[in-house]
Amino acid sequence: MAKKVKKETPLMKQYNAIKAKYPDALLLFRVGDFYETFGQDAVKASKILDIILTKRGAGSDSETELAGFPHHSINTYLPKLVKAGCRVAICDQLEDPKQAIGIVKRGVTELVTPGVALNDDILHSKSNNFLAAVCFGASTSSATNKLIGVSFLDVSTGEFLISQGNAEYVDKLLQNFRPSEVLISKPKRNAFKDTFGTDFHTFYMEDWVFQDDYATETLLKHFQTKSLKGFGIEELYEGIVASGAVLHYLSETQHHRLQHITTIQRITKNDHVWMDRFTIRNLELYQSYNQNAVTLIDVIDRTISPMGGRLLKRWLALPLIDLDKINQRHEVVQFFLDDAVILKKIQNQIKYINDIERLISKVATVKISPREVVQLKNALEAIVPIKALTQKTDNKALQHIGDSLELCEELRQRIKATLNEEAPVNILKGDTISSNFSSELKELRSLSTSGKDYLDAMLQRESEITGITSLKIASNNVYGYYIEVRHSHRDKVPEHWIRKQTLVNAERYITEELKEYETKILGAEERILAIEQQLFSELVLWIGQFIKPVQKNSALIAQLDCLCGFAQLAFENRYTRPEINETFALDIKNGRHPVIEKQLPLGEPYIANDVYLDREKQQIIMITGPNMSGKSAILRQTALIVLLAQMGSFVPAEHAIIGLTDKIFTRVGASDNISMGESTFMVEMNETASILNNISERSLVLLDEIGRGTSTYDGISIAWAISEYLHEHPSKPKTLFATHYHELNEMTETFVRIKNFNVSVKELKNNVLFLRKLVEGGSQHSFGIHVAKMAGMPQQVIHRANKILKQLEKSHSSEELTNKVRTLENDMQLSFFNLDDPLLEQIKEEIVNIDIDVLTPVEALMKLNEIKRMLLKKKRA
Ligand SMILES: Nc1ncnc2c1ncn2[C@@H]1O[C@H](COP(=O)(O)OP(=O)(O)OP(=O)(O)O)[C@@H](O)[C@H]1O
Repeated sequence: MAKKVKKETPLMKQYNAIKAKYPDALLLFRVGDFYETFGQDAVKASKILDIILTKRGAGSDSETELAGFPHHSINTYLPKLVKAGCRVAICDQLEDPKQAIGIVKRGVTELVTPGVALNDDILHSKSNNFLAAVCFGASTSSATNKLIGVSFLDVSTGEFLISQGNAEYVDKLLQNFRPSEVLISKPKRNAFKDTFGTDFHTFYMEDWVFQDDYATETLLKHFQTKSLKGFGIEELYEGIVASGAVLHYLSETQHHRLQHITTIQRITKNDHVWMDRFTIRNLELYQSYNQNAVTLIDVIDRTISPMGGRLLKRWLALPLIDLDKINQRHEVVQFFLDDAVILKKIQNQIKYINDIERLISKVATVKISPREVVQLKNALEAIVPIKALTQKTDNKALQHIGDSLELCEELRQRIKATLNEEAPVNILKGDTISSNFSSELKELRSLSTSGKDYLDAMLQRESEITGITSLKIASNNVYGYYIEVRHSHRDKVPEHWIRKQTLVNAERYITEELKEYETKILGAEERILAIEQQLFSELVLWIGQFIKPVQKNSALIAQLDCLCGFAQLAFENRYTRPEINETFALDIKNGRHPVIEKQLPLGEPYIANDVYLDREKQQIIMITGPNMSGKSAILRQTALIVLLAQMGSFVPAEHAIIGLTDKIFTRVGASDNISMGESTFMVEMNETASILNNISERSLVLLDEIGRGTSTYDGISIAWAISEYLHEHPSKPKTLFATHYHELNEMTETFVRIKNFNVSVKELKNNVLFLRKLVEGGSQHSFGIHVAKMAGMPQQVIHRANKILKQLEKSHSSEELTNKVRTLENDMQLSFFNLDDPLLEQIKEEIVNIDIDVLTPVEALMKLNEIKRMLLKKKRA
């Protein structure tokens, strides 16, 4: 049977043609007063928006699903669609339907995607909304060492960033900047997934967009420069390709007004403390494992302005390693702590400075409302006293901020002169432009307000002429202005009045005079609106020339806000000024965990602890202690104190002297980690391996229960081997190693810079009291059973476990274990000298063939394990 050809209505034909251009977007199709969605888009939209799904042309050949909402609700529904991860193409009517011949012309006016959003309901005030692009470069020395370019752009603020590096570095940046959308060239789809995982919202573009000459051209055209030298990025080939792709995507999504993207900033790898993705997550800087738990940023954010909030996140992502810059921030914080009055005065002004960075971007994109322009002016006015206050101080950094702040006098004056202070959000509401600004406007307005007097006079006159006392003049949408006469006076109505409507009790008439009056008033109102719109758009266009100075002010206020916030944080929580120097030692006296100390039940004090590490005497600390005793807290607080100090904040400690730290690594043993599908142990080993390959003299390494993802002896061996490696490594990185394997305490006998500490507990009869104090010395045995008891495990289980533990301890004393390790060493040493046995020949072969230069630590461990197994097999045989 021949297939029926579906008959398309002209509207659906138009719809299908537009939809075909945006196949991967949800198309909002404007029909009259509604935005409609059709077919699969309608099914999706109805689910996300919880709106009714109906059928169009039910029963006919062209039956299709339909769901829509009134056009004025776009700001309610659009954010929901975008937050649900949709790309939304907004298709509007491009001509006045009344004047259209045939079907109304329609076209997509904006493509809103998660990474390209300007709508306040989609954006978070204290977070950036980044669009990113990643470009995989040609391979350099090895496959794992490929250069990858990355670029981030927040179209709502105009910030545009560029960088490039190896996969690990780009991964760290992606973790820090957490883009809402990542652009990748189609052929690199799998490469991206394999390298960076599947957590990102990705969009795949044609490969030709990712070509360096096209990208360079796009950037040069945007910035209207001859080269990229001025930005200091010209040699970042992969980065440039990524940045070009980002700009290309903006034009593809119909974002053409981009003059607020005034520069591109390079993120330089060596200017900031390095933290990889595991560290960022383990330290719970922005996100915690438990969705609702408090994070570091929650605790330390005392900023007032949205720009300040966003900058604080940036500072946390990129702590400094430049001593002078760090000290400068500390100086300012100290200054504010010493002078609470000036701190309050400045903060009081910052309260009036709203999001000038996003406001000025809205000027560029012509999306700013009259009320927002007034807000911009008020914000700039608050900057005037801040400039004066900071310039007057004797603090150099503050003076510099004060000197750099732009007064924008002309801009403020012009806005003040043009707009009414109470200007509305929507210009159509009227009363936007000040009457003093335009004499025409003033006249027209007085005409429309004098109208009431005119009508009153007319009413009085007509009452007198007709002798009707209850006359009323009013207006409605149908008949315009009319005179209303109650039926009782009907006979007194003059001949020349024209009857328009009869009600139950009254009749409504119009007169020549009323009609004339109406035309005049309506004409005036229309004209007022037209003048207001024209003057307002002229104003917005004119403000465009102030984008750079306002952006500069925004950046300076953000800095000031962060520094004031640090002072307040320090004041509220007794943080002290850390001393940062060029040594390699870390000396923290009575340090606290900034987040946990805020979370403890009322009245329960946080027990502060000392931590000392250096590269000479105390490079590695083995911290033993039962579960829940506070080992992880000590590890994390040490890292957080260093981080806070180097981002410019004071720290939760009585005293801290910190040798500049350039890298912080933390690793948590498998059972603390969220399983990633892969063998968790393998994951743990891979993660640890990447530390061992990257350590430097200034690194701080925190290992939490590494090795517990496997059987006890494997775990101990691996923990032992890793510690040994760190100890023997020429960089001698400062390390804290938390473990419940008390067997590792034996290491101090062999390795001079390893020291044993434990988190003290008081053993009561059948219980443990956590003292949470870090004290010198190792632990004798594990305490897991006590914790099980506290957790409410049944008596029999506890009893039985105690018995088993005693037996095990008898049969595997730690001395025995150490002996075992030593015997193994001796065995191996012996065997290297007596290579006459065929097995040993084989082992010799294995070892000789190992290429130490390319061997990763994990591979080394595995090789060792293989050899050990061969030997044990032989022994058993
Ligand atoms: N110094 C401290 N003062 C007060 N309470 C603390 C302190 N350290 C830790 N705690 C409390 O003890 C809890 C457990 O601490 P933590 O997770 O550091 O223990 P742990 O020894 O690492 O345990 P596990 O081995 O199970 O990971 C914390 O959540 C906190 O509530």
